[in-house]
Amino acid sequence: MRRKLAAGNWKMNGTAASLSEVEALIAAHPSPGVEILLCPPATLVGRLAALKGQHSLMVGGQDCHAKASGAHTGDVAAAQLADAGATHVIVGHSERRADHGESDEAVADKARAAWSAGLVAVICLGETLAEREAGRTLEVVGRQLDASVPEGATGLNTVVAYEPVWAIGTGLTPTSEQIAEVHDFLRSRLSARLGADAAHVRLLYGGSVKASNAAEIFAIPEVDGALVGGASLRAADFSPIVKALEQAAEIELP
Ligand SMILES: O=C[C@H](O)COP(=O)(O)O
Repeated sequence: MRRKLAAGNWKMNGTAASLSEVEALIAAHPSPGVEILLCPPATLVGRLAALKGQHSLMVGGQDCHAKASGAHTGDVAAAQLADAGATHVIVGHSERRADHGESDEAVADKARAAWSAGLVAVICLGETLAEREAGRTLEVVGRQLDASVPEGATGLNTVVAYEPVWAIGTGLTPTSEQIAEVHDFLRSRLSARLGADAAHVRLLYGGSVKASNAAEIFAIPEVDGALVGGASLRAADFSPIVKALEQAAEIELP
């Protein structure tokens, strides 16, 4: 069975003062029934890792360079994130694909770099509104999956996050049927490529997940959790999402 994962992406938000939200989250979930991952800005990775101590909460970066080290001003290497206490790194988020022109191939290189440093790569993909309205959603996410997820992906080194670009930070979400269609498609496509390993790769949904819609989204069979942006910044918003995922996990238990 795939363990459920509640992941938070703080994006370019948060300072040391925000660590009180992590303390509150830990206090609300001393022994969580699902995995919790927080991806703060790189400036806070080390401090968050130190703060969490022995708690099961995991810490991740939001991006890494494809190279292990070198003259790349402003970038961060996967090994540096690992050194700071990260276990995961998001790669291929649509904001990086748009803001930094990252191609599927560049994302795959970053995923390989993450693996080399011992990190789990959280590989993001998703269609734009224009692509959905043109009926190209499955074509687009299929291409992104094939080209962004390298050979060698397993449930231990890779998480895939389906994030429709038009749902990110907009308050809009696809219908449950639309999410199910894409997740079922991604699972089949992964199986065709990876064989048995595909069954262990977790598929997260991301895009305007909040307390009010989390339970409905987590009831979709191939949804193994969420990658949450805005609602992960405050414990009061993120904790109910974690609780909804814990309830979904309990329902799935045999
Ligand atoms: O990585 C997170 C996603 O971009 C979702 O962001 P959001 O929950 O603010 O819509």
